[in-house]
This record gives sequence, C-alpha cells and structure tokens, in this order.
Amino acid sequence: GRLDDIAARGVLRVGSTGDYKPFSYRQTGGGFIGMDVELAGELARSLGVRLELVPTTWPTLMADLGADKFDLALSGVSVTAERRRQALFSVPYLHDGKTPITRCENAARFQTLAQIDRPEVRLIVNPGGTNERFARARAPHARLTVYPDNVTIFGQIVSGAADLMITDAIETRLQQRLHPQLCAVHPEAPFDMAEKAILLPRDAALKTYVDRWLQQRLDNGDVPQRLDRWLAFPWGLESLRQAIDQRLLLAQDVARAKWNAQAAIEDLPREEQVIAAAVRQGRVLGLPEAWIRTVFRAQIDASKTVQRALYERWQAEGAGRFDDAPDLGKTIRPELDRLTTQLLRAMADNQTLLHDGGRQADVVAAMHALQARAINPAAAGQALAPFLSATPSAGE
Ligand SMILES: O=C(O)C(=O)C[C@]1(C(=O)O)C=C[C@@H](O)C=C1
Repeated sequence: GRLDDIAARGVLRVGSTGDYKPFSYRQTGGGFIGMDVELAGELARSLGVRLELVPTTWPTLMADLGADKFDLALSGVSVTAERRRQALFSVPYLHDGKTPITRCENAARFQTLAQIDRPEVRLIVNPGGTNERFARARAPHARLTVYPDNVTIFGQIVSGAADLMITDAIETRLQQRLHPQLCAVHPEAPFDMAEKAILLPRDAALKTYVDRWLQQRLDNGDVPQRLDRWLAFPWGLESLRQAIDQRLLLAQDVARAKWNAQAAIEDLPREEQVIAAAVRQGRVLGLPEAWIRTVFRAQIDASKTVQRALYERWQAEGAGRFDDAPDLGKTIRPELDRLTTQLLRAMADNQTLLHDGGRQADVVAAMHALQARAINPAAAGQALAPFLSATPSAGE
C-alpha cells in the first residue's frame, strides 16, 4: 500500500497550490509557506520521511492525484461530493463556507445572494475550483469574470474592476487584513457550509494513519492555534522580501558589468546618490531618516559582499569578459532605482509591524527565504539585518 511506498521512498509527496493563504502560499522564487505546508512537514516527520512539496493547481488537482503526482494534497482543499467520487478525504480540520468580499462601502449592497445574483453585479472568480462552481450555481445572473490569478484577484476588487468575489470565509478574513479597502461580508455566517480536509487517494491504510494523526492535533487544540497564527501572519511583507531579494540578485549583474569594464566595485558617489534618493522618497512616505539610512546602507553593503565574492572567484578562475552582462548605467541602475521605490513603499506599508518587537518571529519567518541566500548567505544576512532587530527606528 501507500504507506509502504512512502516509507520505501523515504519521501512524502504533498500536492499544494501555493496560491491560497493562510493554507499554502508560494513565495516568488522561494518556497511554500502556510498552515497546510507546516502541517505537511509535521505529517512527514511523523512518518519518519522527508517532505517533498509538489506544485499543483485547482483545475488539475484531481487529475494530478489520479496520475500519482503526489501521495496526498494539503492546500485548504474543500470536501466536495464530486471530489469524493474519485478520492478519499481525511477527517475535516476546518469548517468554513462561501461568503462575499467587497469594497467596504459596498458591503451593505452584497449581503444576500438575491442582491448579488443580478446582471449589473460584476462578480469575479478564480477558475476551476469550488468558487467558480458556487458562482455559476448560486449567482448565474451576475456578470461573471473568470480571473486566473488567485494572488492578484483581490486587487481587481480594490481597484473597482470587479464588485465582489465569493470565496471561503477564512480567505475573506485574511484578505480584509491585507487590503484595508476590502471587507469580508458576514464571514461568521457564510452562504453554505464546507469542510477543509486532506485529499487522499483511495488507500484505506493511509487514511487511517492520517486521520489518527490529524484527530490528535484537533483534540489537543494544535490545529486551531496554528490557524490563528497563520491568519495573523505578516503576508504583507512579501513585497519587502522581494525587493531585497531582487536587489541582491542584481548585484551579480552589477559585478559582471564592472568586471567587463575592469571597474572598482565600490563607487562612493553612487552610494551617496542611492541613499540621498532613498531619504528623499522615504521622507515623503513618513519614514524616519535614520531608518532609511540604516536599511539602504545595509543593502549596499550586502551588494558589495556579493560582488566581492564574485570578483574573488573570477580572479581565481582567470575569468574573461562576460558577453551577456547588462549595461550598468542604462539597465541595471534604473532597475535598482525602481527597487528603491518598492522597498520604501513596503517599509511604509509595514512600518507598525516592523517596529513591533513582539512580532519578530513572524517577521523573520516571512523574510527569511531569499533566493540570494543560495548565492551568498552572508550577504543575505546583511541585507535582512535591519529588519530583524526589534527597534528599527531606535535613536530617532
Ligand atoms: O551601482 C553600482 O555601481 C553598484 O555597485 C551597486 C551599489 C548599490 O548597492 O547601490 C553597490 C556598491 C557601489 O559602491 C554602489 C552602488
């Protein structure tokens, strides 16, 4: 059976969509995080095997299970009759249901399905899952837009391109925290009842094992506690993490361009420019000048760490010119300037959180995964350091 296969392989393969906070979220260029990802890790540990996350999608979830691409799926999967025809489910670990999320000023207009199921209402939905099924069955008269990106779909409601989405209450709770303009509409009393469970192949022994493992964690309060923690997770730090990561990855291009020009790595006038521009822009956003300086000093130092390590390696290898190096002035520095803006905006958006010493563990977890860590762990540490000390604006 499956359990033997998993033990023999030494690996538990868990399917996850990576697009569904707080259950499963795939960071750009990074790994999977979320409650179900964490649970998957613990399940693997209990089996004494390694976890391998297998990316899947909502439209292909059942086909991927059928094609044996993974041993089970943990991704906030809802129990449905249709899925039950092809697969087993564990005991449920969460009770939920569909409810609207809309701009707060429209919350009163979208309380009931009768209010929503009208041709002038622009309903948006991600394809292939239970949300689309619900929208088509329960609001067939609304003007439906099928929007393929589950991550940016909420921005469509914020911008007014759509009026509302109907999705799992738990997701509306989370997204209203991420987007202050959005309100979950009666998440405590959703339109229907649904359960989240682990999606399993038709293997009775695997189900027995998983159920016993999960039931224990439900009984001792571990799962509800985890859910609270992941609902409060600082998902909004993603843009900050990305800006830092991309800036550090760009240091490799900087180094190649400079190597070709046989230029020195350090360019103090440019450093002054970078910091002065950051201070100018950051002040407008209400950021303390000392914090801006500390953060950008760290980014520049980290960039030099990457560049110096590369120079040393190329010197040792006697490397020649790089044909594919982008132009420093025309291409790379404008890109660095764009990242300056992104980084400052993210600092401003998350200022309270980043100043909150009590949330350091979450901040560390949200920021830790950098692609640049694989290139130069010391540089990644340098770049993140200003965000991982509890009082970023100390001395202001
Ligand atoms: O733009 C460059 O020349 C870089 O090397 C990048 C950078 C930076 O991180 O902004 C790093 C080191 C230099 O001293 C100046 C700037």
